[in-house]
Amino acid sequence: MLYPIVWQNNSVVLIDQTRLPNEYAVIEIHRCEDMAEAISTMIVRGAPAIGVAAAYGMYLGAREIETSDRTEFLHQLEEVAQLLRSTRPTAVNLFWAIGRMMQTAYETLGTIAQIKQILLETAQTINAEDIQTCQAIGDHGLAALPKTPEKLIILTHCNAGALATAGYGTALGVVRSAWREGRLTRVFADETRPRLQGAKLTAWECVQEGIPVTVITDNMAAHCMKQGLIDAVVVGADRIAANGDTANKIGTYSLAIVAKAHNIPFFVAAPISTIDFTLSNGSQIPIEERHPSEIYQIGDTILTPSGVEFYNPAFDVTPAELITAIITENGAFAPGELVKCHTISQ
Ligand SMILES: CSC[C@@H](O)[C@@H](O)C(=O)COP(=O)(O)O
Repeated sequence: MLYPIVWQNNSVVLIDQTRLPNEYAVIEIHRCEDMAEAISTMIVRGAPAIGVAAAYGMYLGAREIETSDRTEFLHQLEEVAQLLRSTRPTAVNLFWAIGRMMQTAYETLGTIAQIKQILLETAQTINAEDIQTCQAIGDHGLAALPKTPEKLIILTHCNAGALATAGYGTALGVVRSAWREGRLTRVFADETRPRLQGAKLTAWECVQEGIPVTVITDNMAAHCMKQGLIDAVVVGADRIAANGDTANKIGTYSLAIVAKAHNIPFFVAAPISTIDFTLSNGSQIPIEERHPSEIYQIGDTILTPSGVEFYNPAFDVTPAELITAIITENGAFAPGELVKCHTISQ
């Protein structure tokens, strides 16, 4: 299996996702500042993956704190947390993982050395749990998919695969489970402008696993649905509000609208850590705006004339009513019934 984040020789080894698919390169991260940089520049990306990365970032920051005074240690650790929180605003897994690490530090009694050790173990636990969570999401998703036709064509957007998690993936976890059980014909991958995570990363992951994949540009989805080429849409999520409104990669909302227009089921696959029960609806989700060069430049080529303005929101919010079900590690839930996800295992 593909593991994009590995703890090895006292550092974090990340697959550099900015170089795929042309080059498979790994990068060693030793300091929390470098982890913050890796998250903001999207060397590591995808909601669960940046949560895991931030957890390790917390440990990397903690191990550099030199004081033996507990209050001072916690104060400096809060500064590390602030640095990591400032990297990307939308994916709540980042804040969830940092919060869990801070809570661990506050709750651990003992020497500073012992707290540091527990922080490393907690980051490793978050890493390992995410892989198991994704496998459960994949299997629950398989059960939630339409029963007919027997073999499905699934359309996905962006990359919610192993690369975007600690391994296996969320939306691509469902795809992986469906492929394993002989329920998948192929994946259609939206290229996902502006950063092309679908064309570059989802396509690469599918090729690695021998899963047949067809890349389309984002504006081809409605046409493909009208032609009867798509049986279900499965996407990931960066933050889900309590009412089921879901923030995911820009373009997800329009995909949900065209899926509804063609009566095609639209699934969101995400761990419970992506649900933000503090927000009642999606209008409260902070949407990251990224640099315009992601729109006007590909490699060294400038695409647009000078003198134009740009707007580059990285995410949009799909209203709950467009979502057939939200697939979590505890089962698939109607968006209006998310509150049951902690208690029910289906
Ligand atoms: C399992 S990843 C789910 C989402 O994080 C994914 O669909 C997505 O939108 C990723 O955005 P990115 O900007 O590439 O980090």
